[in-house]
Amino acid sequence: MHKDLDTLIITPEEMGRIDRAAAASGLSGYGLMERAGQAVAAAALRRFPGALRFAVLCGPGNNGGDGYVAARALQEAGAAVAVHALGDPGSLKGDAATAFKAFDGTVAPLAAYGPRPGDVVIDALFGAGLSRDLPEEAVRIIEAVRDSVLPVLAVDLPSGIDGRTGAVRGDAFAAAATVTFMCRKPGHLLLPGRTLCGEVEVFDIGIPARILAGHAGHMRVNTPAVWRIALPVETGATHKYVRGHLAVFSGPATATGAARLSASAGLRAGAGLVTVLSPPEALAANAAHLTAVMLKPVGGPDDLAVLLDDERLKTFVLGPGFGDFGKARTYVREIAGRGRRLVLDADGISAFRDEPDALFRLFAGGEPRLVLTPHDGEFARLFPDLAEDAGLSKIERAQKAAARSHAAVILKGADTVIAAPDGRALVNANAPPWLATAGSGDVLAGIAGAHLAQGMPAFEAAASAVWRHGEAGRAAGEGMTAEDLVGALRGFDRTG
Ligand SMILES: NC(=O)C1=CN([C@@H]2O[C@H](COP(=O)(O)OP(=O)(O)OC[C@H]3O[C@@H](n4cnc5c(N)ncnc54)[C@H](OP(=O)(O)O)[C@@H]3O)[C@@H](O)[C@H]2O)[C@@H](O)CC1
Ligand SMILES: Nc1ncnc2c1ncn2[C@@H]1O[C@H](COP(=O)(O)OP(=O)(O)O)[C@@H](O)[C@H]1O
Ligand SMILES: [K+]
Repeated sequence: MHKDLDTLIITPEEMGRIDRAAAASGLSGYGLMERAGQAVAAAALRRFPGALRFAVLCGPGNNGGDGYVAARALQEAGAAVAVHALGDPGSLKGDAATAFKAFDGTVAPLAAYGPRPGDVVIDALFGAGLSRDLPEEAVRIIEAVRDSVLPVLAVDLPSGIDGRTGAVRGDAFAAAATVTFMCRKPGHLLLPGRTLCGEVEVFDIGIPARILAGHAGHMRVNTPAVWRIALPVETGATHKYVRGHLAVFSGPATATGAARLSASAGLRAGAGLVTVLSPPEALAANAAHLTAVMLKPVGGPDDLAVLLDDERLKTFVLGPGFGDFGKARTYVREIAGRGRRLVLDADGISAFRDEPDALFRLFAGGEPRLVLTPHDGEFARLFPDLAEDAGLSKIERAQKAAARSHAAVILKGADTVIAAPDGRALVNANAPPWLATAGSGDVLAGIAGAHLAQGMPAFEAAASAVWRHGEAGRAAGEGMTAEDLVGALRGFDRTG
C-alpha cells in the first residue's frame, strides 16, 4: 500500500468522483471490481479456513457486483457457496451485471437465506452507495444472522453503515472483518461504524495514487506522518525558555487537582517551564503538591495583566477545574487581547455558552492561536446548531466548528476528531477505551499546551497531543489513572 494512502480518508462521494476519473483515464471499471471481489474471496479463505459454507449476500449495486466476483472465486477455490440476491439480479447494470453473468451457479432470493451453523456470511448488500435506511428484507436477514451468531465478512462496509458518517441506517451487520478498497472511509473510523466494521483490511485494487490524491479532501487518520514535520526542533542549544513557558490556571482551593494534572502533563510533554497560576486562597493546596512545576498567585485581572508583561509567557491552559465562569471570560479576553496562545478546556469552554461568538471574535484572524478541547456536551454549548444537526458527521461538525471559531478543535470521544479552520481534519484511532477516566481530559489539555508553548502550529499541536495521549494510554494499560497517564508520556519518535 502506498504510504500516503494509508492515512487518507475518502468520503463515498469523493470515491464516486475517483471512480469516474479512473474510468476516464482508461482504467477498466470491471477490472477494479474483479480485483475487489478476488480480494474479498482471499480474505474469506484466509480468515475462515474452517467455514462449511460461504453465504454471499448480494445487493442491487456494485457492492453486489463485488459479491458475485467473490462467490465465483470462492467456488473456483473449491468452497461451498450459497448466493442470495436482494432484488432481481437480472436488472443489475454495468459492471455488476457483468459480474453476475460471470458467476456460474444458482442465485436464490435474499429472503430464502436460512443461516446454518458453519456458515460465514459475506455481506455484499450495500457499500458506499447506501443512500437511505435499509429495506425491511435486509433488516430481517441481519437480525437472523445476529441471532445465529454467524461471523460476517463485510465488503467495503457492513451494510447499514453510512460511509460518510458512520451512523447506522435502520440496522447494520456487525462484521468480524471488513475488506475495503484503496482508502478507509469515515464510516470505518467514526462510531458506531468503527465497532461494527471489526478489523478493517484496506486492499489496493489499482487506482493510481495520483487520481486518488487529485479528488481527495483533507481528511486523514491521525498519525505522526501527518504532523511530524511540525515537531519542535531539538537542537544542542535548547534551553528551557526555548522549549516554552506554559501557564495553567488553577481553580479554587477545593478544585486544584485538575490544573495540576494539566501542568504536570505539560512539563512531561516538553514545555521548558510550567507555572500554575493560582487564586491566592488555593496557594497552600497547590504548594503542597507541586515540585518541578512552579506556582504564582493570580487573584484577578490586574495580577494577570502584570504577568503578561513578561513576553516569554506566551501560552496558557484555562478550564480544568476552573469553576468561575465570569473570571474565565475576563482572563480569556486579556489573554486574547495580548496576542497569547490558549488551550480552552472544560469550564473555560462552558463559560462562553451564552456568548460563543464573543469568544470567536477574540481569536479571529491571523495564525490560529486557540485550541478548543470539547467533549460532546461542551461542544453543544459553543456550537448548539452543529451539535443538533443530525445530518452532519462528526468530522463535518468539527470542521465547521473550527472554521467558525478560527481554532483548532479537538472534538473528544472514543473517535476524537481534530479539525483546523482551513478544513483539514484528522480522526484519531489509537486511543484505548480506558482513557475514559477522570482527569484524562485535563492531561490532554496540558499536552496540547506544551506543544503550543514549543511553537507548534495550533492544529499540529492539537493533533500530536491527541496521538501522544492515546499512546500514553496504551503504555499505561487498562486500569490506569490520569496520574499514570502523565507518567507514561513518552518523547516523539522523530524517524519515519
Ligand atoms: N472505486 C471503488 O472503490 C470501487 C468500488 N466497488 C464497489 O462498489 C460499491 C459502490 O457501488 P454503488 O455505488 O453501486 O453502491 P452500492 O453500495 O452497491 O449500493 C447502490 C445500490 O443500492 C441501492 N440502494 C441504496 N440504498 C438503498 C436502500 N437503503 N434500500 C434499497 N436500495 C438501496 C441504490 O439504488 P438507488 O439509490 O439508486 O435507488 C443502488 O442500486 C462499493 O461499496 C464497492 O463495494 C468495486 O466494485 C470496485 C471499485
Ligand atoms: N471510549 C473511549 N475510548 C478512547 N478514548 C476515550 C474514550 N472515552 C473518552 N476518551 C478520551 O478520554 C478523554 C476524556 O476527557 P474528558 O471527557 O474531558 O474527561 P475528564 O473531564 O474526566 O478528563 C478524552 O481525551 C477522550 O477523547
Ligand atoms: K457490504
